[in-house]
This record gives sequence, structure tokens and C-alpha cells, in this order.
Amino acid sequence: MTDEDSTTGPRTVSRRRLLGAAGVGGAAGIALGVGGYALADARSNSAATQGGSGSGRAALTSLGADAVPFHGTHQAGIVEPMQSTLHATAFDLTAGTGRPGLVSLMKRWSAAAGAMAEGRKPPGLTDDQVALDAGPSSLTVTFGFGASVFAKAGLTAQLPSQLAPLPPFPEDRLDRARCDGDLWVQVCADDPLVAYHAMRTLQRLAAGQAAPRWQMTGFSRAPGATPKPMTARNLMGQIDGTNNPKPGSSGFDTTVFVPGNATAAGQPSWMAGGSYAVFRRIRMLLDTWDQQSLDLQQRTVGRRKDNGAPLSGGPGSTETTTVDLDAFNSDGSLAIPGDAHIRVAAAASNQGAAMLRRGYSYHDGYRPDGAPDAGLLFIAFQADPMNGFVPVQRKLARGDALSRFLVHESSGLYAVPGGASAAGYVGQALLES
Ligand SMILES: C=CC1=C(C)c2cc3[nH]c(cc4nc(cc5[nH]c(cc1n2)c(C)c5CCC(=O)O)C(CCC(=O)O)=C4C)c(C)c3C=C
Ligand SMILES: [Fe+2]
Repeated sequence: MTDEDSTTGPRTVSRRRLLGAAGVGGAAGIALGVGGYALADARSNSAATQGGSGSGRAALTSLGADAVPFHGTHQAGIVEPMQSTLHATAFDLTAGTGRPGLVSLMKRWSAAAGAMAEGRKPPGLTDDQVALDAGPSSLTVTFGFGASVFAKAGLTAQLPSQLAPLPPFPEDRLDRARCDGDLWVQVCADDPLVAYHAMRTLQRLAAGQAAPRWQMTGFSRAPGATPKPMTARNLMGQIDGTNNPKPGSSGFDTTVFVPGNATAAGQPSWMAGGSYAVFRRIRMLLDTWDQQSLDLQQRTVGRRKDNGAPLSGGPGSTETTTVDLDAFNSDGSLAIPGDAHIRVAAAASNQGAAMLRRGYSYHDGYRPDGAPDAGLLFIAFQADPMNGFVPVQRKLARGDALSRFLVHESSGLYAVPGGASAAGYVGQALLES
């Protein structure tokens, strides 16, 4: 189970994360290799060993010791199982930062992200010691380029057509100050201090060259909270993520990643091994949602709330039971209603359009009317947004029962280049083109 790459070598992922990745895919997920990763025990290659014998430091727990390599064919933070904490931040280049400044920033950011992913102190600044006692805690850092950065860095000729602005969708209520951005950074970790430290470090390293435009924090399930790894629930109480494309399954790579021969796929060569991230802050109208009957809530999504089984499944069906969009109830009505979220969003309803969703919940206090300012930081990765998010969201905006309980407040689209080799940096193929 190796993902050999001539430039970067095999990527390894820890045993705990591999088992976590199985989730719904179960044993099949492991057999298929969860993205082709080699099975390795992080305790042998991470911060857990740094104390060494005689150092007086106790070994870290498995959670803290788990490490996800920063270097690889693809950037980390896409196919790995979700960690419990997210910091998403968009940066704008400061005036006068052209291509040389961006090169130096991406070099510093990549070096710091690579070190922190191994539980080492980031080079290039005096560490604030916020994460000093913790291991890497499965930290991943994922970098993306917004369309606006290309002109600023003199790279207009390299702008992918896939980065064209997302179309406006009916009912969007976007706050432009919290949309877009020249650069996008997704930091995820299983420890909140480790995640904060990584994001803060990257912000400090950007000083003078890029400044935060917006920042959002999200959360998901903490590892070990459930007796076995399970698909997490969102703040509406639904099991969310079941029918995601499974790493290693047929079509997964072509759905999520730009192929190695990118130009043959109509993409710039520097996007080989890359992906496109769609980011949407979607507020949930939870006071309204929580007043609905269980029956209505289930029919709105098309799945049971308790175990995530599709409404087309009979007795004994589970989350993994195959969805049957053609099934009928005994009264002749569709088992999965015509406007149910999973029917409208399904690839089968959208000429095969699909994406890998990796969203996090957020809760930012209460609004003036007392309602929670809470919802989903929706993140989806795909090889081409026109074959992923765009057609699906167009359809959802027209006829999805769930949309009545949602408000899209912020939006961004970012080109996420392929991963860096240990000697290189993220975006090198673009910035040195
Ligand atoms: C444009 C893409 C999508 C947006 C935006 C979106 C928002 C959104 N979704 C949920 C909750 C669930 N979504 C589920 C499935 C699902 N959602 C999308 C796409 C978008 N969702 C897809 C492609 C799918 C899979 C459809 C299928 O083929 O079955 C589910 C069911 C469980 C699952 O498969 O994940 C839930 C629950 C919320 C709450 C939300 C916005 C806040
Ligand atoms: Fe959804």
C-alpha cells in the first residue's frame, strides 16, 4: 500500500488515522489503501520519540503522536480523515508584494508547515511555544491560490479557467468581506492548541507580505469520542459525509485531483496533482430546524437521523445501505422525496458531478435575535468545480428542501496545487513557470 511518487517518495499515515479513515468504508477502505497510503505507526517517526530514553519526557499519547506528512504528490488535508479542529484563513498580499515576495512567503510557509507536521518547531521565527508540549496531532496545512493573486504576482497567463468566479446562486447572502482572498490556508489538527499555533505561526511568517482577510474556526468530532470511528454529525444532528467518494475507489482520483498530465485535461501543467477547493460559510436556521418533526427532518435530507440509513432502505438498513432513488413507498410516493437533499445533490441527478466534502461545524455566538450564529464551513475538493460544486449547487439552490433552513454567507474558490517535495515548496511549479 504505497503511493510511490518519483519526486517525493511514499507518503505514510499513522495507524490510528488509517483506522479512522475506514469509517463508513470499513474494512474495504483499508483494503483499498485509503488513498494508497503506506501503513506506518506514527509513534516510530514522530514527536513521540523525540524525548528519547533518558530524556525524562513521557511518551505522548497516540492522538498527539499521530503525524500526517506534509510532503507528497497531493497536499495533505484533502483525503485524510477529518481532524477535530479547523482554522480557515484567507490572506491578501500587501501592497508591493509581487512574485518574488510570494515565492519567499510560500517557501517560508512550506518549511514551517513541514516542520510542524512532524512536531518540530517552525524555522524562521522565535516560537511562541503554544504547541510546545504536544505532538503533531495529525496537523495538516493546505494552501490554495485565489484568482485575485494571479494578476498581483504577474501570473495572469497561468490563471486556470477553472478558477473563474463562482456564479451567483439564488438566495446567496454573501458578505463580501468574508469572501475570496488571494491565498487560502486550511489548518486542521486533532488538538486545538496545535491548530491555533500553526495558523498563528503562518500569520506571523506572512507579516509584511500578506495580511489576513478573514478567518474562521470550525470543529468536528474528537477522536475517541465514539466507541468506533464513525461519520461525524453536523449541527442539525445529521450524519454528514456518508456518500462521499471513498479514497481508493474507482473514479476517486479523477473526481478530486487534476491528473499528472494536466494539460491533456485542459488544465495548466502547474496544477498536476492539485485540486480546487470551494469554501462556503453556510449558516443553519437552527431555531426553525429544531422545531420540525423528525419525519420532516428525515424527508428533507432523505436519510434517517439516528443511523443515517437512506429512506429507501427497508428494516435493518444502515448508513451504508445503497441509496435507491427509484424506490417507492406502499402508498406510491417516492421513498426519497423529490426535493430531498440527497436526491437533488446526487451525482446521478447532476450528470455525474461529484466532489469530496470535508466540512466543519462552526458556532460564533448568538445573533441579535438570539438565534445561534452557527452552521457548516462547507469545504469541497474537486478536479474541476464545473464538474463538481457548480452544477450541484445550481440544482440545490432551485429545488432542495434543506435549502429552506440554510443561508450561504461567504464563498471562495481556490486552486490547491499539488504537494511539495521535501526540497521544494507548495506552488513552486506555478511561481517558477
Ligand atoms: C453543492 C454541494 C453541497 C452543499 C452546499 C451541501 C450543503 C449541506 N449538506 C448538508 C447535509 C448533508 N448532505 C448530505 C449529502 C450530500 N450533500 C452534497 C452536496 C452538498 N451539500 C452531496 C453531493 C451529498 C451526497 C449525495 C448522495 O449522493 O447521496 C447528507 C447525507 C449524508 C451524506 O452522504 O453525506 C447530509 C446530512 C448540510 C447540513 C449542508 C449545509 C449546511
Ligand atoms: Fe449536503
